[in-house]
Amino acid sequence: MAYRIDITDQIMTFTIDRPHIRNAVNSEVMEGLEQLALRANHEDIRVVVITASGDQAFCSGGDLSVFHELKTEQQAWPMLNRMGQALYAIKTLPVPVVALVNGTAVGGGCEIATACDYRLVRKHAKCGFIQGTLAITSGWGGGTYLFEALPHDAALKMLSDARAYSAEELLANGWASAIIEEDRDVDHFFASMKRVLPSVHRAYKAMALRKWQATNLKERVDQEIRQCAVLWAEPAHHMAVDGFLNKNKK
Ligand SMILES: CC[C@@H](C(=O)O)C(=O)SCCNC(=O)CCNC(=O)[C@H](O)C(C)(C)COP(=O)(O)OP(=O)(O)OC[C@H]1O[C@@H](n2cnc3c(N)ncnc32)[C@H](O)[C@@H]1OP(=O)(O)O
Repeated sequence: MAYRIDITDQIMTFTIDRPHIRNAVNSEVMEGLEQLALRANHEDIRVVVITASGDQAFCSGGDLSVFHELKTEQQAWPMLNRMGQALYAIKTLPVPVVALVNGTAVGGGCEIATACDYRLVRKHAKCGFIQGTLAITSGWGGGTYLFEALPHDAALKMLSDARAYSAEELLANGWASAIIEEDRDVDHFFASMKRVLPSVHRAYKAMALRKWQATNLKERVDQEIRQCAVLWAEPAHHMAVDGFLNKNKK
């Protein structure tokens, strides 16, 4: 199984479990995220946590060994759109969603974390929207969510830099909600919030949902997905992915 869903003390935790490939997203992980969104909408939970196995990577984005088979805009769009819809469903859950970023998060991995309400980042983790180095943009809605989460200049800079930032940089630009050095730092982050009733947390999340509805968040995500599919079909993208996949074959 490429993922796990566990519930403890009304906390629903989703764990990507492909550490050998740096927790890259394949269609099974996508199915898991769809399941997560469905269950979290209907079950009696207080919070959702998204994390991954091991301490090397949170997620290295789409599994390029699989998705590199998609060559045209028409082939790429269904994959991008499926994941984009799953992440939108997670972003708009009625409860707070936390990314526990246990290691590197790049490309689509950074998009998953950006779709969450909070990002708790392990001190050693490096995270970035490196899609520019593959001659594409973010394509799962994460770029749109970044402009919601960060001041305009910080969001545009992070997307345009196309490099992995250190945890200190991520705290400084506002992407990281907190840096986690030891497990008790997670408890510390939630200590005050735990004293507040789940109904109050849901009510605050509903305020955010009303804002996103009023500002056509869904439509903007759909446009991001379309734009990425167009760039995906360009030779520059396919050459860059060839370069990554063949890096050890020289
Ligand atoms: C598809 C949607 C799009 C989006 O909308 O955003 C994307 O997500 S595009 C994908 C963007 N991601 C990448 O380009 C990341 C590629 N990976 C890396 O840069 C590095 O692997 C890493 C994440 C920085 C980790 O580096 P390191 O710890 O040195 O590990 P390795 O590089 O040796 O990786 C181990 C192993 O895993 C394979 N791998 C890693 N990431 C992917 C991936 N995204 N897809 C497929 N395979 C991946 C890597 O090739 C190694 O394999 P082996 O050499 O066979 O051991």
